[in-house]
Amino acid sequence: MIPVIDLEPGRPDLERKIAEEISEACRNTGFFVVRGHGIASEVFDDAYAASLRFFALTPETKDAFAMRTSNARGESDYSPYGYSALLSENAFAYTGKPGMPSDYVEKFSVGRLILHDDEELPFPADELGARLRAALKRYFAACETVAGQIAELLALALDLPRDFFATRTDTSNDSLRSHLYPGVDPQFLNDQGMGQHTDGTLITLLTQDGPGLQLQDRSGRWLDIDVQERDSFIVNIGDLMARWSNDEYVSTPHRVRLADRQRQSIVFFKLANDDTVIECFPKFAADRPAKYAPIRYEDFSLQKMNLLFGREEAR
Ligand SMILES: O=C(O)CCC(=O)C(=O)O
Ligand SMILES: [Fe+2]
Repeated sequence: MIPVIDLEPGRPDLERKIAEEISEACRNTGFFVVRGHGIASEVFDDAYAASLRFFALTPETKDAFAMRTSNARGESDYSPYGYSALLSENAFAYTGKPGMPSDYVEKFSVGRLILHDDEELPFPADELGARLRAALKRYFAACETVAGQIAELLALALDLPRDFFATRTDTSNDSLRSHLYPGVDPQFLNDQGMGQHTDGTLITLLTQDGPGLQLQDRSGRWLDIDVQERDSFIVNIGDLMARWSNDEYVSTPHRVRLADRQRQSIVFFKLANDDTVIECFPKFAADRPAKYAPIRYEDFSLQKMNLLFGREEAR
């Protein structure tokens, strides 16, 4: 079981205790469940329902909104927008393992530009498209809020200024991806939905409408993450936080297994500003040497993104 943490809104007296619980989870499993986040259930309902309506369109219709990466910030801007078909991405490649099977998942992605209604983004120009855009905008904004709360609690636990992460992530190219894993006939079951990987994020916020997500514990065993409520956030630490914490916080490998029933999940990736320097937190550098040299976030992320989108050979 991964720890369940209630954010207990309106109880500032519990803040330090909650921060410690989160920090403890980051050291142990790298995964925890967040409840009491204050996000209305309609935000989840709308995003799941609108995504499902989009995924039910014909392949030709969906391909008209094929995923592209924004180039708002030039060549290194990899934030994906739009639709990715089954088998078009490969989570193994993201971690530098070529030659592995691709992911059996459909995705619809948006980034920070979703917050601006006048941006031209790949959505259908009809009522369905407008609903999807509005729903993902609200969901994105909600995730920014919750990620901000968690980051602030982590700053407390790490003896950093409260706004440490806020000031280093306020223009980050965060990404939201709505997933549909088809149900598959068990007779033909190739059960890989998404290959094993770690996330390149600060933190990741995931919700799911059914089981499928698994994490790998330190002994190498795969454990089901059995969270029933679609509006509980499953939060995990990514590689960025692991590096920042000198590997005191773990970026835990995870994957998705397919089942005979279709599954939806929505995943929010919280990143850092391009010019943020990732340098071991003083708290974790006191009694042992820093394992990693300081690095700008932009340089840190570029290599992973090149692998994911196949723009460069795995190194
Ligand atoms: O869809 C899921 O449940 C897992 C997604 C995931 O791990 C990812 O996109 O990084
Ligand atoms: Fe992941």
